[in-house]
Amino acid sequence: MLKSKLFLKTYAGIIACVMVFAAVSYLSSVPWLRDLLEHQEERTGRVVLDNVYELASSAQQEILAWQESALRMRRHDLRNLLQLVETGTGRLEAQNGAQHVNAETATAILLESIRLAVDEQGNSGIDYIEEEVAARKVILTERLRRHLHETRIADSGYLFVFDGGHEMVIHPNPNIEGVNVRELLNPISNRSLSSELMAAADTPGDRVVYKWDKPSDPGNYIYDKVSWVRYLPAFDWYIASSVYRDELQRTGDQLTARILAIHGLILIVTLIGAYFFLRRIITPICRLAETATRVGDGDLSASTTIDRNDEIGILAKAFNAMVARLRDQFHNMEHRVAERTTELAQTVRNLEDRSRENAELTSMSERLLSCSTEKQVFAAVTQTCKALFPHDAGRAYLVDSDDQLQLAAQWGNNAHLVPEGPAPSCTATRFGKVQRHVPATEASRCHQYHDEGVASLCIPLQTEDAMIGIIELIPTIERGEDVSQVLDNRQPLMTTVVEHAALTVSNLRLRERLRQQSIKDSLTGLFNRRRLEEALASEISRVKRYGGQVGIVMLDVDHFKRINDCYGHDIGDKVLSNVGDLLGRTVRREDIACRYGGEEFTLIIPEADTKGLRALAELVRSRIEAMDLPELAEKVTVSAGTALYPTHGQDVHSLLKVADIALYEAKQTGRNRIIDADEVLPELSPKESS
Ligand SMILES: Nc1nc2c(ncn2[C@@H]2O[C@H](COP(=O)(O)OP(=O)(O)OP(=O)(O)O)[C@@H](O)[C@H]2O)c(=O)[nH]1
Repeated sequence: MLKSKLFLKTYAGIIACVMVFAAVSYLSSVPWLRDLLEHQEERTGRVVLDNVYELASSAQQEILAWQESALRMRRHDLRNLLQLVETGTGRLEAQNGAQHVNAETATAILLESIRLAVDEQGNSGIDYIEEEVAARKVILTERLRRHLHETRIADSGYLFVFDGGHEMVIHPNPNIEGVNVRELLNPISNRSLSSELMAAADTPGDRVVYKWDKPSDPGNYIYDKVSWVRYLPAFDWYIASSVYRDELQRTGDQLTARILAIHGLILIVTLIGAYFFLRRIITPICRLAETATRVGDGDLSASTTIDRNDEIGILAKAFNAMVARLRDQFHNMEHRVAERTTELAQTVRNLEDRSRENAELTSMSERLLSCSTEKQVFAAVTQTCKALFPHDAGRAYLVDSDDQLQLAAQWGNNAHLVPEGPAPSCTATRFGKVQRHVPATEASRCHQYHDEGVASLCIPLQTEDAMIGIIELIPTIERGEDVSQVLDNRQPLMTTVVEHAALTVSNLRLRERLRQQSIKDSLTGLFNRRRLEEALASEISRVKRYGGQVGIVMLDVDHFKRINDCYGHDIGDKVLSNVGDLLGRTVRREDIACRYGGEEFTLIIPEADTKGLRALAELVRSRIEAMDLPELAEKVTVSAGTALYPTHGQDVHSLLKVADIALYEAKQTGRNRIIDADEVLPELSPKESS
């Protein structure tokens, strides 16, 4: 709590506000109140003085009134006395007239009358009045003294009376009464204090301020005293008050102390109250902040334990609800991320599978490119299928020349398959469409599978113009696996494999066809001159390596131009075709019969000797001559020249040239005959060993 910046700032703010308020209220009220109370005390002191003055004044009035009354009575007595004197005088005149009293006697009688009158007046004389006035003044003085002794201004302030002669009449200190205080000086002005008091009496600012000592600090004239003075003229009295100024200010001081105490108390109460108030406000805010920090650090299990029925409680509940929602969202997000991760992993696995499959397909494509036979193609297919579907089995069938499916390759465990392969009624066979067999499904029941649990995928090897075979995949179905799903998974990849295989087989077949076309003569079905030269070169190489001989027979149809001319080109072609056919049938398997060009033919006879070569040439010639062509009215004959490698030539062209020379010789010497190279070029023939 005390570590909370919010608390410290707020608390410091409250303390500052309270202190400022206290200072402002103190400064704005206390000096004013002190002045007010001092004036009030002064006024009270002044009222006391006025009351004493009024008292003395009324007593003075009473004495004066009594004196007036006494004097009035005295005047009345004097008038009575005058009347008495007049009466006495009259009586005296009468006696005088009657008794003839002399003047001295008359005067004595008159004085005696007056004495008697005065004696009758007794105590009502002037002396009595003055004495009575003096007595009354003494009584007044005494009564005033008692009163003044009982009267206090503030704590120790008092009143005193001195007369115009500076003599102290009444003073709380009896020792000073009767003392002339003229010489008592004001320490400030250094003038007679009594004179200053007299001067100030009953003036507008009728007070005198001076320094005086204190009973507790005698002789030290540093304490302010204030005196007010009023003059009582009848008695020539100066009634004055004297009070220490600090006593006048004491009430203000006490009030100041009390205000300070109240302010202090308010401050303490405020501090304590503010502490508990802020604690109540800031403690939950601190908890909220701590919880928010934990949430910010990722701890979504954090929650405030604030249970209050106010705005902070509402805030805490809203915060908890917000965190709970965030937690739910986070968990949902984590769940979704986990799902996405799983999907991603699956995708990666799929991609890896696809990549592996692509690599296998690429590898298969490379292998297929290097295939020169269909057997190699199906070996590559088998290898690829084993790699792609290691747990599956399969077979490959090729359509033979009789349109029958013949097993070309197989892999995996095919024990459950019937040996004869797909039936002609199979959709894959009949329509060249993918055939799926899902066990226990009536629509796809395949006759091959006696086991109802075997699933299969038959994909036709389809070229542009024909169905050349079928590849059949028998997947291993795990327990609980959906067969259709498994077939769906296998079908695209397997289709690609089959398409590659079909394309390769198709290419091989096309290549073979093109090769055949490039080396064969279309009219006779024999090899053409190009193939002749290749084959002869090959045979010469073989003889060079392994020894032996190669014989060639060069044949030319005699007078073929005449046949063309007489029977037409078609008949000429037929003659050529028949000659070619005969040559093909006459030579051995290892011999090569070629159409050299036009009506010329050449036979390559490996491992031939002069004799055998001549015999073969003769056999051919005789069979051609024996040919029966109904369109012709004449026999077809051929002339031939033979030559032997290495006897008559060291290479293809020299050998052919020698044979051609022999042929030419046969033509020149009558046609329908055989001429050996030895006959035309005896210098080339081997010398007979003698
Ligand atoms: N029908 C047909 N005629 C061909 C073919 N190739 C070449 N010829 C013809 O064969 C004839 C060959 O004639 P020549 O070279 O004079 O030889 P020849 O008439 O047989 O005479 P000799 O060889 O001396 O017996 C030419 O008229 C060619 O037009 C072909 O493929 N079909």
